[in-house]
Amino acid sequence: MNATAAPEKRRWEAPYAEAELDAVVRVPGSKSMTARALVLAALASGPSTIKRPLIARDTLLMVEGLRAIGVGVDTGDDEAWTVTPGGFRGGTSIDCGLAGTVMRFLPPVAALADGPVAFDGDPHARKRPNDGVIKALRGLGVDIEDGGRLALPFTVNAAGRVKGGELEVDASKTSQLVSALLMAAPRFENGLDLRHTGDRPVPSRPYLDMVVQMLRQAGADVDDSEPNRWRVAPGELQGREWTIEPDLQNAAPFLCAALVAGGRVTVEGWPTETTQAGDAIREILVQLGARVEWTRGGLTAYGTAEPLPGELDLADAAELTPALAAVFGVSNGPFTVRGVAHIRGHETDRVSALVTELRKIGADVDEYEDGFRVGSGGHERGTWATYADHRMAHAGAVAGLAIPGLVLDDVACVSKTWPEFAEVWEQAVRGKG
Ligand SMILES: O=C(O)C1=C[C@@H](OP(=O)(O)O)[C@@H](O)[C@H](O)C1
Ligand SMILES: C=C(OP(=O)(O)O)C(=O)O
Repeated sequence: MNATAAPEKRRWEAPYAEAELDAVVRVPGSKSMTARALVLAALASGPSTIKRPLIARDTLLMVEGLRAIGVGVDTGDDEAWTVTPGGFRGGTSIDCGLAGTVMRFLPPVAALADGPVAFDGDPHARKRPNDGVIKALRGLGVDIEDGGRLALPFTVNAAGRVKGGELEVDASKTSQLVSALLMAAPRFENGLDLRHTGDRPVPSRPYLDMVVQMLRQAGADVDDSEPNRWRVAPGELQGREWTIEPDLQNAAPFLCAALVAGGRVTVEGWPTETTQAGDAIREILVQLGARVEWTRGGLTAYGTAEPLPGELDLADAAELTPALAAVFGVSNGPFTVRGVAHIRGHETDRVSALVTELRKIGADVDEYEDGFRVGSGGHERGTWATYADHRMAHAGAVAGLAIPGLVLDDVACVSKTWPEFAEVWEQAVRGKG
């Protein structure tokens, strides 16, 4: 099987939790840290090593994209990838799959190449917002052919250099726009003085802390002392050794499982300090009535009889929405989620998809532009659609803990960030985890 191709669909019956859980789970590396480490390594002046990288469709697409423009990436050792930067080559094309990180992070890098670089992706990737990246690069003087679409497919007609300087963007649809520009900025002739001037705030803000921290670790001079403004000085990035933390977004459905099925779930190696947005799940679980404890092996969540009703603003940790929505969809409620308008532009329109699937299992749900309210949950058996979205599959798995015989129309989409998700989930639920 080609790990960067869109996966063949696979139906899957989510395991029902016959008993309380008692599972210990090891999750693979963070998608976001792996993607940033690869990009920063490619932009650096010397070689880098990436320890415990995430090996999944999104990060392998990033590897292929970098290779296409002439970066050496050795993925022979699953525990440590090595990246050997080189002069970026044009006259090539890059497949973004459905990866937001690839379609946003690589165009500013490709703008430094010596010729055109064409970008395209999965059918739904063409619908994901990418006007921000195209307009920003144009604002920096880069020629882009997009047929007027302001979305994939487009070609970056790179001329080997980007002037940089002052730039205003509207990053309210995706924080990845800011991350993308900041990473390439040290290589712009005048660096970058970037302002977000959109009416709505930048979502998913912890990812900006992550990119600033990683840029500084690579030797960049970044000033983020003013809200909505980032200044990056021109200069060399250093090659270094990156160690990737476990992916806390992918860990979250497992901790949520303890809320639905009761018992306890431990995620190994949970970092005590992190910039990962998924770390927010610890406090959310407590707000919902679960007990969360640090243990020698990691972080353990203990279930509760019924999650406590309440309202959550998930603007900064919006990828937690699907798994939490599934918890709410099989619980008494009421629960409200706000602040997640931007997830309508994720792998699918997640607000609409979640409302549709929760109604199918019999939950009483109201949809808002920026979220939804689950008045009361339901337990009707049927087919849970996943919309080629890994986190919709995670959500279906969570709901299936409480609904015997719930079938996901496709679980293969988990390959985006964790190809082995279904097997690890089955082990956790059936007691071998
Ligand atoms: O920078 C990153 O690595 C990410 C930023 C977030 O994007 P949005 O700001 O579009 O939500 C997040 O949802 C995505 O999965 C990963
Ligand atoms: C929104 C997500 O991904 P992407 O990086 O493709 O935007 C996600 O993983 O939930």
